[in-house]
Amino acid sequence: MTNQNMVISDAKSCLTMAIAAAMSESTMLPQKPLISQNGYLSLKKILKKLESCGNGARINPLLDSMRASSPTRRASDAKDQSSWTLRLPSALSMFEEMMSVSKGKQIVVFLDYDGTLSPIVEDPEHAFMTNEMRDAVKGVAKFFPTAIVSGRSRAKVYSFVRLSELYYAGSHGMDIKGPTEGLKRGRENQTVLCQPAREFLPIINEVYRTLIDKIKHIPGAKVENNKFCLSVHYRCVEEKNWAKLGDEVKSIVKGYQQLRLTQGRKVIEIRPTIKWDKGNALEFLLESLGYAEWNDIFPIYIGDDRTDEDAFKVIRRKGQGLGILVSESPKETYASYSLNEPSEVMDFLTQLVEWKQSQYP
Ligand SMILES: O=P(O)(O)OC[C@H]1O[C@H](O[C@H]2O[C@H](CO)[C@@H](O)[C@H](O)[C@H]2O)[C@H](O)[C@@H](O)[C@@H]1O
Repeated sequence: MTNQNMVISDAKSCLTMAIAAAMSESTMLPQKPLISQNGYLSLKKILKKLESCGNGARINPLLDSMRASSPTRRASDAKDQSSWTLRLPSALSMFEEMMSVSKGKQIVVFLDYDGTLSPIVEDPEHAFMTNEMRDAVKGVAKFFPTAIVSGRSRAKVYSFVRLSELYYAGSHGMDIKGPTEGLKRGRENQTVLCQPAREFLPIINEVYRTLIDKIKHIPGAKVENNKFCLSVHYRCVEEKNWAKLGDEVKSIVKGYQQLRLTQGRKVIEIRPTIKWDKGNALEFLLESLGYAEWNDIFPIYIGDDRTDEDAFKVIRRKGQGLGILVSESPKETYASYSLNEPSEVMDFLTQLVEWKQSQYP
């Protein structure tokens, strides 16, 4: 379930839904019958008609995906909730069982930022983490190598977290830097470990400028420059304008073969086409730390978003470590455990430190 696969499956389900809608809703039905001479429906004709038969049945996978991108509800009833926690047990209630598997292995902690360490808020500039959360992360980093892996630019996520003892992987892992703690002033740049999308910088900046201009007429729309990728936010855009925003983004990106679109929580992300994601960042960091042998390590990755699935997938494939999804509502995921919200992430991190301390009283 890579992002690309997700887009493809979104497109497929959108197509199925659109065809069903067009065949059942008389108001959306095209005027001319679509039965060919041999009596079969021509798919090509259906698609052509659907594209022009009004918003309700238009095929627009990006819009469909935008609508699906941020479930806002909790599991609706107790039955939903219990089947969700059966599928993905709470990392808090299963703590002891989970950690017993890590015996003898080096734990390495990976933390997403938005929606994991800080709650989701309307203004991306105000997504602050609490001091209590900062203390919890600091506590974890005393015992285990710890990395923040974010879609934000590395500089921006650092300005929120402000802990120099951590590794930071910004721009969805395309900008990785080691700890700067204890380094002499001016030497910080020596710790840059990996920037596989450097050559895309001019294009990203060009698209950023174009986007700012093209979407300024859409109230609430915002572009964030994440250095090696861009985020187009629509959390504050009225739903009736989502299609317009999506179309603007698509039409700009269409002119750049080197760029692709992915999706997060009420955000469209524009990224270089290189195969590098949070999963690659996780593997890269483990190797840089000298842990190429997966049997000896136990990575714990906590994240809430679609882009975190790339890292969950690596952990699942390797059969080592834990993927923990932060979500209150059921989602398709490669993670094995769940936490409801950032406050539970903080509890988990605190528990991790207490558990470590209890190992060597
Ligand atoms: O990988 P992450 O650290 O989770 O970054 C993913 C995106 O996070 C931010 O956007 C999200 O959080 C905002 C603040 O709570 C919220 O307003 C927005 O709707 C969310 O999508 C960040 O601003 C983006 O640039 C990141 O791509």
